[in-house]
Amino acid sequence: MEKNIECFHEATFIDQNGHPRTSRVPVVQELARQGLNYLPKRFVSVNHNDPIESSTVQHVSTTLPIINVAKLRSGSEPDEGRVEELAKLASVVKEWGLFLVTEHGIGSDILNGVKDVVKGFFGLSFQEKKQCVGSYVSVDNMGYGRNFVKSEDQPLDWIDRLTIKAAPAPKGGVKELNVWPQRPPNFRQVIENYVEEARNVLDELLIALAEALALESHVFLKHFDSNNSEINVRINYYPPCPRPDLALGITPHTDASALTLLMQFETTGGLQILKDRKWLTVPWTDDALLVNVGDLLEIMSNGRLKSPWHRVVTQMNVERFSAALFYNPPSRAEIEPEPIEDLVPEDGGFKKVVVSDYLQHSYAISPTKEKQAILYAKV
Ligand SMILES: O=C(O)CCC(=O)C(=O)O
Ligand SMILES: [Fe+2]
Repeated sequence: MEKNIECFHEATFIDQNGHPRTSRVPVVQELARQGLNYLPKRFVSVNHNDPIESSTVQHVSTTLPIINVAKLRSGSEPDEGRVEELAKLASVVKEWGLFLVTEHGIGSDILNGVKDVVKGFFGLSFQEKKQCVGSYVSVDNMGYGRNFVKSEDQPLDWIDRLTIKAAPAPKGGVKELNVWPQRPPNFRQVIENYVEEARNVLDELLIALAEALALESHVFLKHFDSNNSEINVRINYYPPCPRPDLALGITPHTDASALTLLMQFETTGGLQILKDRKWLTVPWTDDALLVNVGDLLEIMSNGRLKSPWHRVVTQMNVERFSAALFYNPPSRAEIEPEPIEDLVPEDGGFKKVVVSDYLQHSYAISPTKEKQAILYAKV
C-alpha cells in the first residue's frame, strides 16, 4: 500500500542566517524497499578523485586482538593473566583507538533481545514507525530520523536511525524527550536492561584503560556517576544500497562520547577507520562487541588515547544493523585532563571542559571534513 507514497524524515536545523529550517529527507529504508536501482543525487558522497576517500582496503590481513573482559577483572591472587590482558589492551587501544571485547558477561539472551526488538522496530512500515515514536521530528539529533542534517545541499548518509536518551532517568518536572518506540512493546525494557549491563562493563573498562596506561585506577571512572551519567543509544539501520561505491552509511566522524559500545548484526564489514591515511575495514568478528574511544576520553586522558576517525560504508545486497551506546559523564560535569608529568605534549595537551559544552560544540559543527571538534578542548 505504501509503495507509491513518498516517505520523508523531517530534519530541523538552523541555517546560515540563523533561521530554523526543516529539510525533507527521503527515508532510505523505503527507497530500498521499493527496489531502487540507482542512487538519488543527494546521497552521492564519495569523491573518487580524493586519494584518501577512495583508499578503501577491503581485505585486511590484520586481526584485531580480542580483549577478554573476564581476565581484566581482578581476582584475589596477583594475577598474571590480568597483567597480560592489560598489556594487550594498552597496545590495541593505542594503535587503533578501539578494541573488541568478549567474555564481558552480558548474556546472549540480552544481546539477542536487543537484536529482536531492533529488527522488530525496523520491520514496521514507515507510517507505523512514525506513529509509535513519541517525538518524530528530529530534535537535538534525537529520535527517529537522521544524523546531522544541516543544509539542503550536503551529501546525505545511506542510513535510518533511532536515537534515544536512555539515561539518566528524567527528573521530576523535566519533560522527557519521549522517543521510546511503543512497538515492539518490550523495546524499552529490553534496551534498558542492556544499557544497565553495558554500564557495568564500561565502568570496568574505564578502570582497565586507566591501569593499562599506568594511571591510578579511578582517573577516568571518577568523572562518572550512575545516577547522572548520560547514556544515549543509537540504532543504525543500513539498508542494501544500489551504489556502495558512491554512498556512505555514516560520513567520517569521531564519537563525542567518552566510550562507545557497539554491536552489529545481520552482516559484518561496514565499519572502517582511517589508519595511516587509509580507510581500513575494522576486522570485527560477529559475536564480539566493539568499544571505541570517544573525544571526551581523549580529553580526559590528555591525548594518551585518541578517538578514531571512522565511517560506515554501504553494501549492495545486504542490510546491516548496529546499536551504539554512547557513554558520557553527567552533562554538567567538568572534566579535567589527567596531567602528563615531565612532558609537555608537543601540541600543548587539553584543558578542562564542561561535558555539555563540548557535546554542544561537537554537535554544532558536525559533520566536518577532518577531526576538528576536539580542537575546542586544546590548550
Ligand atoms: O555502524 C557502525 O558500525 C558504527 C556506527 C557509528 O559510528 C555511530 O553510530 O557513531
Ligand atoms: Fe561513530
